[in-house]
Amino acid sequence: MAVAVGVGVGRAVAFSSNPRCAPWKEVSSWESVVQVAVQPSTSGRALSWRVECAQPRGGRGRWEVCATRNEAARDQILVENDVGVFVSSNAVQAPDVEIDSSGAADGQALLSNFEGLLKKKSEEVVELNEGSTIFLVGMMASGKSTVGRVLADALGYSFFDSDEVIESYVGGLPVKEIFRQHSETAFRDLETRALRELSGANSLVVATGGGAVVRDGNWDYLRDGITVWLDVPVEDLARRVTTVGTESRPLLGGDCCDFEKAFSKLSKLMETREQYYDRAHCRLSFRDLASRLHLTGVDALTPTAIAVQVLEEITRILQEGVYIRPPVGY
Ligand SMILES: Nc1ncnc2c1ncn2[C@@H]1O[C@H](COP(=O)(O)OP(=O)(O)O)[C@@H](O)[C@H]1O
Ligand SMILES: O=C(O)C1=C[C@@H](OP(=O)(O)O)[C@@H](O)[C@H](O)C1
Repeated sequence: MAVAVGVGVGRAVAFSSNPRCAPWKEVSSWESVVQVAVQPSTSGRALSWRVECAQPRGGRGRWEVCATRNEAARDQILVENDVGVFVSSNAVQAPDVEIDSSGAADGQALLSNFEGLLKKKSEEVVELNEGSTIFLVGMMASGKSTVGRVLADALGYSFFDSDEVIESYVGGLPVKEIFRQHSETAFRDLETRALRELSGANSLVVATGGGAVVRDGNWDYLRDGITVWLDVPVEDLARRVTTVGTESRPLLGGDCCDFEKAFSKLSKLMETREQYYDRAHCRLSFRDLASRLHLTGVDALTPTAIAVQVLEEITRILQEGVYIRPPVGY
């Protein structure tokens, strides 16, 4: 299926060319639909495009091209004066597009625009947020630490990984050793202490441990800040932990590096935990996000793209009053 996104001055209109799909809604800004970089597959003037998205460029209301979903049904894209125009939605042959390589075709420039979006969004959040801490919650390997670092850096907040804080309480003993030499309960008590201490500070981004949400009492601390659930499909989590190994994740059993085993353990954990993650102020569904952006899978979402989306959600939460900052001294 091909999807095209039109351009206009002052607003962007996105629609699907597939009659079986509901038309896309009008969007107030291009940023709502665009998250990843254009990837030209060759360089030079004649380009075969593998266009999966677009980037805002330049001034207000002037937005750049546009999207096709897959290689087999690429749209023809023209680029004129840095403004992309979709031409047709059902071209089966991938056309080589004559393009001015000094213009919109420069993937690196588009990537840096994307970084620019992160900057812009984080400035908005800093302005709105008054320093409330952002707690990322979600399953192990959902990317809380990876995305948390990007977010903290963009916002100018301090980043903390609660597992590292816990380790610092016991002389740097690794999490798996705390589980082994002490117990999971001992680890959970330290986790509660870490959350209590972190919740007393401002302007932090905290990557919580995957199980932190389960203890009711921990929510007294998590609710001091804005909570965001990074909801990654279990098969992607299993793929990630199988790739990096489960050594540091005692709940998966240090010896388990097999996808099927990891998948089964993670699925069971997810079943019991989903209801707790769902208490967060917002849920960022990676599956939905990847599909909205016509990506092949959730791992095509870069940490920067995810961070931008988290910032959009936080803006919404703050503007809609979903999160109200607790009074000082509360
Ligand atoms: N957006 C992403 N795409 C692909 N891999 C990712 C992404 N985010 C994180 N990872 C990988 O997943 C693994 C777990 O990430 P991490 O940030 O440590 O998760 P968590 O803190 O939730 O346990 C790491 O190997 C990391 O490189
Ligand atoms: O899911 C869990 O219960 C755990 C997740 C881990 O953190 P990450 O989510 O950062 O991997 C760590 O706190 C500990 O191994 C327990």
